[in-house]
Amino acid sequence: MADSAQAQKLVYLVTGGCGFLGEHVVRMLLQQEPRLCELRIFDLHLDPWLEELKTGPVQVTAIQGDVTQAHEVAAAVAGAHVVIHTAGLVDVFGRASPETIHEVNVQGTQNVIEACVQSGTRFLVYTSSMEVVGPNVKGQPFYRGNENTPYEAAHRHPYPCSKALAERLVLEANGRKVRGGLPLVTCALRPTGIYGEGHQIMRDFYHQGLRLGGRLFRAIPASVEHGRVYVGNVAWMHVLVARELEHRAALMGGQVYFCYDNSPYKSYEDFNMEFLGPCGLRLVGARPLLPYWLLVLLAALNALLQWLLRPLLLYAPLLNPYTLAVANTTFTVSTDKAQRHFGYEPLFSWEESRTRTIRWVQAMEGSAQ
Ligand SMILES: NC(=O)c1ccc[n+]([C@@H]2O[C@H](COP(=O)([O-])OP(=O)(O)OC[C@H]3O[C@@H](n4cnc5c(N)ncnc54)[C@H](O)[C@@H]3O)[C@@H](O)[C@H]2O)c1
Ligand SMILES: CC(C)CCC[C@@H](C)[C@H]1CC[C@H]2[C@@H]3[C@H](O)C=C4C[C@@H](O)CC[C@]4(C)[C@H]3CC[C@]12C
Repeated sequence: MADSAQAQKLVYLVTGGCGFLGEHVVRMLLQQEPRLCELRIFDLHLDPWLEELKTGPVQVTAIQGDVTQAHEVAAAVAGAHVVIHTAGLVDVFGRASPETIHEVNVQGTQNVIEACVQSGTRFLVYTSSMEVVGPNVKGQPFYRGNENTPYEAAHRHPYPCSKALAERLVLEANGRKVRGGLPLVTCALRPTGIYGEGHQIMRDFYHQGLRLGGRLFRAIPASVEHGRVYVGNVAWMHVLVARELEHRAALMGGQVYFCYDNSPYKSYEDFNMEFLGPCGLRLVGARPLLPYWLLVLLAALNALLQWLLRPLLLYAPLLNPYTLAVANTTFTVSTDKAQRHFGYEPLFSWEESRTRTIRWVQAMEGSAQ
């Protein structure tokens, strides 16, 4: 792929390239991959910012398409050297049906794999999730674990189930012969909770805080650690993996890597306050204001209301039994596998990640500052 005749001639495809993570991967590739000659961005919805990318030296091709449509995926993959598959339905709030989540996340991934095999594309990077491992339905803590830490990965919710199935498909496809006879090389990246510019849930918490007069109310004990990773570092990891898969196929093929950086270990809410605090919000309470049993009851009530109201309207609040369980169970990673296997070091320090995220929150309309 990288011999001198082909230098500067790589074609990359990013599925979900208009999403929160996808946009950062796209921009990172344009900045950090000098061998790129064409970048294809495949997404259900194309965003206007793509236009500004079309004036640079790399050919940027925007493709409006659906990963559940095998023929659309095949057309987008044809002739690509590397596919970074980030497209997915990220829904833990009950907005989409379990069938739709499965179709997009599992069938969509199968379509990407088949398209690679049929078109002779040899390198496939899949954006998996920490949710493939946990937190599990038993709420067992995963405390600073790594890729080899034993943990009972038992899921019921459609989103983690779909990510686990899709990840398995990707890993099992490693070594399959693609058109031309060479083996497919795949690997999966498992981000923990991603934060940074463009993070919708951070936006939601910010606006909720503004509505509540600049306050948020603690719901989860400060002692519950939740793994977070900066979007720029997750994007950088994707770019590095895509680049190194060719050179280290025997080592990296079929492997999984947690995405990590130097973001501090904190509870979900305390971590959010690292950005929302400097933007004028305050987290009220050193301990949760409501007892846990009441939160469980409210979450169950929300689930019931969602079910009752479904024929009339979509009721999908942040709090439900699943999100409560995820937020209330320690899940953090501590690993150096990506450093050992492909030389990953975070591109952005914690201070830089924090500053960039704060600037983004501050730039939002209606800043409390
Ligand atoms: N956000 C997180 O904290 C997080 C953590 C771990 C893993 N992930 C994974 O990272 C990936 C990206 O997540 P995100 O947070 O950027 O979500 P996102 O919703 O912002 O981006 C997903 C993108 O996929 C596109 N997409 C959805 N259905 C599609 C379809 N049928 N065909 C084509 N494109 C489709 C969407 O339009 C969107 O642009 C997902 O695979 C997700 O599972 C996210
Ligand atoms: C109890 C409530 C007040 C707090 C609700 C917060 C809740 C919406 C948050 C907490 C943890 C978040 C998840 C976590 O960061 C990791 C992921 C993995 C990723 O693949 C998809 C998103 C997801 C599930 C986050 C969703 C929002 C959660 C549950």
